[in-house]
Amino acid sequence: MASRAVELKNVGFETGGLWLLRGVSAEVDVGQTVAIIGPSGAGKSTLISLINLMRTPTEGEIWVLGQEVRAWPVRELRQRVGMVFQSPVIFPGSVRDNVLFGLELHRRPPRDVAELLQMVDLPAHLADHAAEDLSGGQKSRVALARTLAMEPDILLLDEVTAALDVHAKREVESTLLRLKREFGKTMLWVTHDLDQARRVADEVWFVAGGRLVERGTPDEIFNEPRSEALRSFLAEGGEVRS
Ligand SMILES: Nc1ncnc2c1ncn2[C@@H]1O[C@H](COP(=O)(O)OP(=O)(O)OP(=O)(O)O)[C@@H](O)[C@H]1O
Repeated sequence: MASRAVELKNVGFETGGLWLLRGVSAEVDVGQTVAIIGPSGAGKSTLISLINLMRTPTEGEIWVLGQEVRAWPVRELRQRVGMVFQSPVIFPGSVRDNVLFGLELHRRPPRDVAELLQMVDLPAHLADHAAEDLSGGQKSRVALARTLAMEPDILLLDEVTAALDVHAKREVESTLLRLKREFGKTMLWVTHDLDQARRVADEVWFVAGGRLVERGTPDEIFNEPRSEALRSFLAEGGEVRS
């Protein structure tokens, strides 16, 4: 397998005459966790949505597992690159139905639900419960299990713990870190929670105004910010707008 999971080469995205991202170049190694931080409206979600072609880059190239995104058959790309959102998408039906939904959609054989639930630290007996009755943290895990059922190499995580209380947040976080440790998943993890970014990331990207302004280890980003933009973002506790 390529040692680079993702490589962005001068990537830009324009819509309605507006450049939401411009000149983004960076790479993510296989098994690495990158936390993406930055003001609201900076372009963080836009950036990760380009990696599985939810949006198509206007300029530049994005290489995923050794192949440019537009050269991948989209279905296959989305199997290799899973995405999980802040509000878990839960369908009416059992936890089992919800976990197996992606496999059915892709006409792939069902997998052992108990095993998938175990991967996200949920007890097997929940398989027959109505998914809509679960707690927020449990729903997040069900959505994650649905994504993991596709055996993605790369996970795009968009504010996955933002809607959770402190306890559930830490639990989902530790589940994700275990997936990284045990299965070597590569993660691009958008978060507004700077402490979380410190805890989970091998590398942190600071995005502001549609640019990748700085990248570095958590220590470099949080203790030795180089740009004025990052310094003021950190001084405001990560709450400023782009
Ligand atoms: N289809 C679109 N057309 C025009 N503007 C858009 C479109 N999609 C997003 N935007 C704008 O692009 C900017 C970047 O959005 P994006 O969601 O990527 O930011 P973000 O950094 O993830 O923000 P947040 O942290 O608030 O989720 C925002 O100002 C948003 O309003």
